Amino acid sequence: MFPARAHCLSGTSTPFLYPAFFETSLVSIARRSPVHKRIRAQSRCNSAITGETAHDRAHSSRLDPRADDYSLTPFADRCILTVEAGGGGHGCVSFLREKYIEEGPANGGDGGSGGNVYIQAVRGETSLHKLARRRLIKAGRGRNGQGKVKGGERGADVLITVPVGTIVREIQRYDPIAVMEENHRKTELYGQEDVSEEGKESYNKTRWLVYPGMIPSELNRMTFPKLPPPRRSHLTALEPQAPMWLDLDQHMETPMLIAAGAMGGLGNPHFMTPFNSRPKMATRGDEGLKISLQLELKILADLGLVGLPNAGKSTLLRALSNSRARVGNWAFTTLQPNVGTVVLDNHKGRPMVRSRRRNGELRENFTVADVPGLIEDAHLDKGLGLGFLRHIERAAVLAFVIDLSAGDAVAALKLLWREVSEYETMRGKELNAETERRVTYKPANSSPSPTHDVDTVLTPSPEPLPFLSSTPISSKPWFVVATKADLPETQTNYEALRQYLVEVQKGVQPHPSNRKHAWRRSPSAVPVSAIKAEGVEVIPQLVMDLLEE
Ligand SMILES: Nc1nc2c(ncn2[C@@H]2O[C@H](COP(=O)(O)OP(=O)(O)OP(=O)(O)O)[C@@H](O)[C@H]2O)c(=O)[nH]1
Ligand SMILES: [Mg+2]
Repeated sequence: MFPARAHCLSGTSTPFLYPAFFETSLVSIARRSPVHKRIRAQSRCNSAITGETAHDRAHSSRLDPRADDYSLTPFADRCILTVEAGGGGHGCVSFLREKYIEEGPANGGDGGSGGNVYIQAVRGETSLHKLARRRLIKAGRGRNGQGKVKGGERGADVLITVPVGTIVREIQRYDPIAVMEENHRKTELYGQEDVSEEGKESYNKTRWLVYPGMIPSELNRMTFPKLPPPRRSHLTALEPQAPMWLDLDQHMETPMLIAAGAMGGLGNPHFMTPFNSRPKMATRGDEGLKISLQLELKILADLGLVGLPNAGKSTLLRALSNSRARVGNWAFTTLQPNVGTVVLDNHKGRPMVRSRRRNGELRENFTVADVPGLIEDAHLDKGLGLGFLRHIERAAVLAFVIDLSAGDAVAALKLLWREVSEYETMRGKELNAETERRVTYKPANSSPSPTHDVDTVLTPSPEPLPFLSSTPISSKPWFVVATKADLPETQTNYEALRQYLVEVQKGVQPHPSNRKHAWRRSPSAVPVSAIKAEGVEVIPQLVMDLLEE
């Protein structure tokens, strides 16, 4: 993947990063070309900004990589999606044509039913970015019926795969069959509106399909039978109840149906009567059900790394997992969350750490989310803002990453907790407002009552629903990763931090969040040097223990 490019104008703080392979491929081209000279100048400029020297470049490693040695994985934890079940194929108007049979009977086939939309939560997926890009997911339309009583083929089904821990909420729905049922019911109650003066039912263009060679005068004279009642696929019974609210918190072996395809139209043999053996009409296929959904990841990762900018969170993620998160000696190197997976297996036939999930499954790995750094007043949307505090809220266990070489570690921990705690207060207020709103929230229902008006169209960009509520951050288990312990004079700072945590545990000191029911059972501090991968090996066991709390 290409690193982000930004032009390096004198005085700008954004580094210009050149793709490494681009540089090497240019070696074979004329080295003295003006283009090449410009590239070298830009590369020098880049190194000057990042403070990188030729020596650094020669000695870069996986944990202390060059500024341009990283991979950016696209990520989204929320998306709005419209799913559309496939429409039905049209019925066919056709007649038997054979030698010596002048006017053969009707033999048009029925239209095929539309494709279904399924959803499945699978392990291994960590982000919703692929769905966020698609916006509309549509199942295939059924094929039209054909002559010789050939039914149309079914439309293709679609399967939406989402990460385990996704919540699916319905924002809006348009159910064309509900509209038709409503109209049909009115007709049954008050009689047909479209009946002409002579008592004939008139031609409803949206429902009927007529013989292609028919001239308008013939169409005017034609008598249409009573429209058949709207039909729903038998699969509709498997759809979740509307409005949909699915909590997909387990790996699913089989997909779940969320929108069944519409029924195909009826071929002309259905309209044969003793008086009309050659009906020249068939019905059109039904429109598919449309639903606007909001997908949101409830739990982003098992462990969330919280820290000030440049504390060493991304380096720690690299040391713990195979991640290639971007590392740089400047604030806000990380601009979007990176989720890494820590494999709890040393490939020697025995897991390094034994732990079971709540459902009894043996844990083979756990996920770590490295989010952009927090700064003072982050809860007021300063720095990279609230979006990342939201990610912290979604982790099961928190690791506060504190740079031992950057001044008082206890003060840094208190600052981080203050931001997190302010955010928690703000979320509490937001959730109260949401509860009030939910009482008045009335999404369109798939089975409307006679007095209930059915929405006939979906808004192109519906209002997103409020974020999901989650466990209060201060009640989550946490620990501190005291990093950069390899640097000189960090010993005393670590000792003070350790002492402080012992006092917090004993209740001598208040919890850094100043909240009453905050978690304080066993907050510990792990000294590590992420850059040398020293001390990090104890973290998986610690996380496993805290996950079981
Ligand atoms: N000496 C030493 N340096 C480290 C250690 N961990 C990280 N660093 C350096 O600290 C700098 C910042 O590291 P990052 O991992 O990018 O920090 P970050 O917390 O992800 O920064 P942001 O993404 O900007 O919030 C880099 O130059 C790292 O090489 C460590 O254990 N020891
Ligand atoms: Mg980072």
